[in-house]
Amino acid sequence: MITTKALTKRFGSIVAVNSVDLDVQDGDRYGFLGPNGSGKTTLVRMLLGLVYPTSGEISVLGSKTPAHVLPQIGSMIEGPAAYPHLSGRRNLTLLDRAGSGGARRTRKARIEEVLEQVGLASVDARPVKTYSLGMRQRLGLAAALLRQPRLLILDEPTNGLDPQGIREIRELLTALNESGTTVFLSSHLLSEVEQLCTKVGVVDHGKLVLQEELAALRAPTGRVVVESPDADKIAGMLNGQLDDRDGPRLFIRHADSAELNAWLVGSGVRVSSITAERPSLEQVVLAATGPGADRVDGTA
Ligand SMILES: Nc1ncnc2c1ncn2[C@@H]1O[C@H](COP(=O)(O)OP(=O)(O)OP(=O)(O)O)[C@@H](O)[C@H]1O
Repeated sequence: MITTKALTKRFGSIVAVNSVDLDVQDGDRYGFLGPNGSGKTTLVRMLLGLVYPTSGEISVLGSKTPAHVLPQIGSMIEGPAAYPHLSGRRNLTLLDRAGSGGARRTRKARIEEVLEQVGLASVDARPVKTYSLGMRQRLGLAAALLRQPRLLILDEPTNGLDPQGIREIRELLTALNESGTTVFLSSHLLSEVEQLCTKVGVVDHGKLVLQEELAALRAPTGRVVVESPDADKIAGMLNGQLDDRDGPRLFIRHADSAELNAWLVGSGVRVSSITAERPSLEQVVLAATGPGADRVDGTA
């Protein structure tokens, strides 16, 4: 779907994107994660043919020239553009007219459908200049969906939305993805990427420092976390398997939490909770980027 090879963009002495090899496969929900200023917008602009690379290669939907496949891509980049004095519907009508491939006969129905999808169905005729930032984001997303694209490229799509709005967009993007649309989005929010994406690329100072399926990144560590009022007793029962302890929480080396649970309960100790330990995306990102990566925002 999207591959880049050694993709680089310099602005004078600044290397905004530094030799990035992106690999986005058909059906992915790919989260491109990095702190502000790490080069996300510049990369998205290059994918859409809005900025020329300094060096390196891009292939989007099988084409080396993004402009050739733009009709199959829905996109939204920072601060979606709209005519401020016109209504959202009017803006979408103009956009639809400007593009190729949209049948006039079905235009009205398609516009109502995308407004519905993004939660703007009941919006009245007021001009876009009176919209909140969240409404503008939704309108930008509606515009991206107009041509039922195979690929969505979105730069910080939940910027300005409240938690409810973020959840709605997450559900919408998941539903679109499940019906066949590949989604590539940039974000500085770990929680957003963790909850939405199937694959993660982490960018730091223009460099891609990590690219992996989320399930693989969050694979079990091989430890089971047991919380018990009988932690002392359990610690005494274990034969060298206790890896760490934090009060009533025990970190036990064991491959199967269900089996361990059965053994503990069978041995007459009480278990308040038991889970296979998995690293959080935050831990994985911090390990990949080292100190200073706290600039990636861990909160929603
Ligand atoms: N047109 C430009 N001219 C000069 N420098 C630029 C230009 N565009 C971006 N940069 C610089 O390139 C670097 C990457 O910027 P970019 O906007 O791509 O990052 P970002 O990760 O999208 O950040 P944000 O989330 O804040 O938009 C920054 O240092 C920025 O100042």
